[in-house]
Amino acid sequence: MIRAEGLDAGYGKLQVLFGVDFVAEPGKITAVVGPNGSGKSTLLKAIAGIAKTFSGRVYVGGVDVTNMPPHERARLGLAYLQQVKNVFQNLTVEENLKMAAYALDEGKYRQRLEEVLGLVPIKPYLKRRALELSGGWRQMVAVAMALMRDAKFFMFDEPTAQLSPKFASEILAIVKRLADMGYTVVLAEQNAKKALEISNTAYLLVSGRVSYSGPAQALLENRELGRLYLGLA
Ligand SMILES: Nc1ncnc2c1ncn2[C@@H]1O[C@H](COP(=O)(O)OP(=O)(O)OP(=O)(O)O)[C@@H](O)[C@H]1O
Repeated sequence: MIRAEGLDAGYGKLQVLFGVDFVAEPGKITAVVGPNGSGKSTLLKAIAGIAKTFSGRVYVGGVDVTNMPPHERARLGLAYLQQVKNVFQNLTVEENLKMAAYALDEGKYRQRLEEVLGLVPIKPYLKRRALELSGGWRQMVAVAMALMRDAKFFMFDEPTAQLSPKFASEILAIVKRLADMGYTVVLAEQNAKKALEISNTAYLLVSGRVSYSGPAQALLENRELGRLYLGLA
């Protein structure tokens, strides 16, 4: 589970989030939606330790991580996946996966690799350099890397932005599979409809404050909030 309580967060002196209470449960997809600049990425970044927390607390798997640097949060199994800078561009896909699993011995690495390749269809690309891949495939490699290092809490920051509809569906299918496997999944998306359709729970952020939290389906059916903030007819 990921939990934030009374989170005030931002960058430098700029406060972006105001008193955000947030819970993402294992085995579920929790959507974070809202207009441009409402603080969706900042919420994920504050949980990951990349944005600054002014006050409030953040817990990952029951551990208070509020004062932990990002790499220690990652060691607890937290993965923050964004589309830029998500892989080592000059390495092959396989080298990327090896880097992610550096702590495993050869036998365990092979075993984990087979499991991960069963989940993320990147086997044909193992020998290719990451920079030769399209954004969608790189996103898949980033997911595979998180799985290689045994992540259990996945936060996706606009995973389908700039992807073709076909690729977007494939990425969202993997997002769904991770939740079905019992992992905690947070999905921040500009495309609210797509995100809400596959999510269990939803948070609507408006100007850095939670304007709705509850079942994703109910937000999808809320005509007023949908029209005002999500571009839904
Ligand atoms: N690194 C940063 N330094 C300073 N301000 C930032 C930084 N990143 C984001 N901001 C500001 O924080 C506010 C919220 O941005 P954020 O990226 O969290 O919104 P968002 O809801 O994810 O929007 P979008 O859908 O456009 O990505 C914006 O006003 C933005 O300009």
